[in-house]
Amino acid sequence: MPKVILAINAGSSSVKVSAFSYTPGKDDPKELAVIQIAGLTAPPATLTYDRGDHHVKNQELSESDLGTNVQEGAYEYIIKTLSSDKGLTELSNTDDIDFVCHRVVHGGDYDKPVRIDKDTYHHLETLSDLAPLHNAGALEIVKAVHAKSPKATNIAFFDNAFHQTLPAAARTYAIDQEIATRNKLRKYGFHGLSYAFIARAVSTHLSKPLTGLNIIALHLGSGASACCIRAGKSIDTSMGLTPLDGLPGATRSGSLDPSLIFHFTHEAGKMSHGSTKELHITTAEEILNKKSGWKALTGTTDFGVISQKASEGDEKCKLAFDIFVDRIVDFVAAYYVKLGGKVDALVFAGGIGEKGVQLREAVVAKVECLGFALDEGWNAKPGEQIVVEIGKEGHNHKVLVCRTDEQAEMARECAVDAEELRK
Ligand SMILES: Nc1ncnc2c1ncn2[C@@H]1O[C@H](COP(=O)(O)OP(=O)(O)O)[C@@H](O)[C@H]1O
Ligand SMILES: CC(=O)OP(=O)(O)O
Ligand SMILES: [Mg+2]
Repeated sequence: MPKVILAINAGSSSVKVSAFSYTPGKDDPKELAVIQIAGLTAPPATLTYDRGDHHVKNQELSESDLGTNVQEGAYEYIIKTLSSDKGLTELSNTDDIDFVCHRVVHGGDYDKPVRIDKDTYHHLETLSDLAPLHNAGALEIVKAVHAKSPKATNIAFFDNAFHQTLPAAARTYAIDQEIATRNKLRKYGFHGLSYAFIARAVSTHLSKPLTGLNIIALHLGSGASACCIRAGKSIDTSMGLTPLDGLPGATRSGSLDPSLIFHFTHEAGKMSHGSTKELHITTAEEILNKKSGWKALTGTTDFGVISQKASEGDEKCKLAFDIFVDRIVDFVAAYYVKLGGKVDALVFAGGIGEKGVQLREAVVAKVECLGFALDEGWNAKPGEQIVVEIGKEGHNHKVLVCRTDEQAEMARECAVDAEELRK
């Protein structure tokens, strides 16, 4: 009998849920439906739903549809839509759900997925402050699932697990090592479910074993990061102790001189008004995570709008666009050197990586000296497949777009280890 896996991805600006059917011991889970509510930081939020030949695209939702805790509200709205869809009989009784996979951004020292019981739940709660835009929302969703589908087994999949292979030099900060060890202050890195999916998909596309695959992967969404993958494993990534480090994002500053915040405000160390019982954040963290990035520079968090306005000459948007290109290129160059120039492909993924035609064009133009070049036609209209070539033929290194799928990655890992995870 096929069983149902629900995979939930609570991002900083979206909640994405995919439903799969799987037969234990058989092939990869089969996708039944994908639903997402996007634009949580740029209202109105929109609903997109695909199930077979039934499609809803960017249907606007009102604020009252989602309530005050938007990630949990989005999940409730999604589950209501799925369970009332007459064409999705597999989900008409939520008791039929076997596994629910949850993307949990910060998993601390966890290096593989775990079943969520009381102890793991409380441990994950203690990590919420290290992923202020993510963990608390994901845990609210775990609670909601537990209340609605008490028979389902909840599994947490961690965004930092893929980066457990970071060498010490990349992982370690140059600070007092006693304190670093005691307080677990190191680079964790995130977007790992996406990078695991990308590495596997590109290895299949290039017919090259994962163990021989060297790529520079860019996951560019509301949160953005770069990853240097050697022989299929992460050897460096741009996010750090928290998802704030590295590239700027929708509301995040990305890397800056750590002293800056003390010149920005005298309140840096005080608890922010945005702190709650579940989430303790300082004013500094509030400013750098929630009040910076594209929002601070341009007033919008939508990089599609920023790219369009930049091309029409809007100065603020042009500056935001140029900053992003500048920071991305820094990582591509650094990772190119870390791979000793032996690079199979530069891969664009995430909402901006997959849809941002101008952004890809601007980034690749700046790294042309390293042997990357775009085919303008393919870049403007990449095909529908999971991995698409957009590089110019005859150049040293490939340029690819990968339609990454964190939910599919969780469902696949879940099906492979189902019996182990159920214990
Ligand atoms: N046409 C487009 N060009 C560039 N960026 C786009 C376009 N359409 C959507 N985006 C961006 O994709 C981002 C969402 O990416 P996604 O990876 O889905 O986010 P999340 O971090 O919530 O998972 C949004 O910030 C939006 O600005
Ligand atoms: C880790 C992270 O920033 O995730 P997202 O881009 O989904 O917000
Ligand atoms: Mg995301």
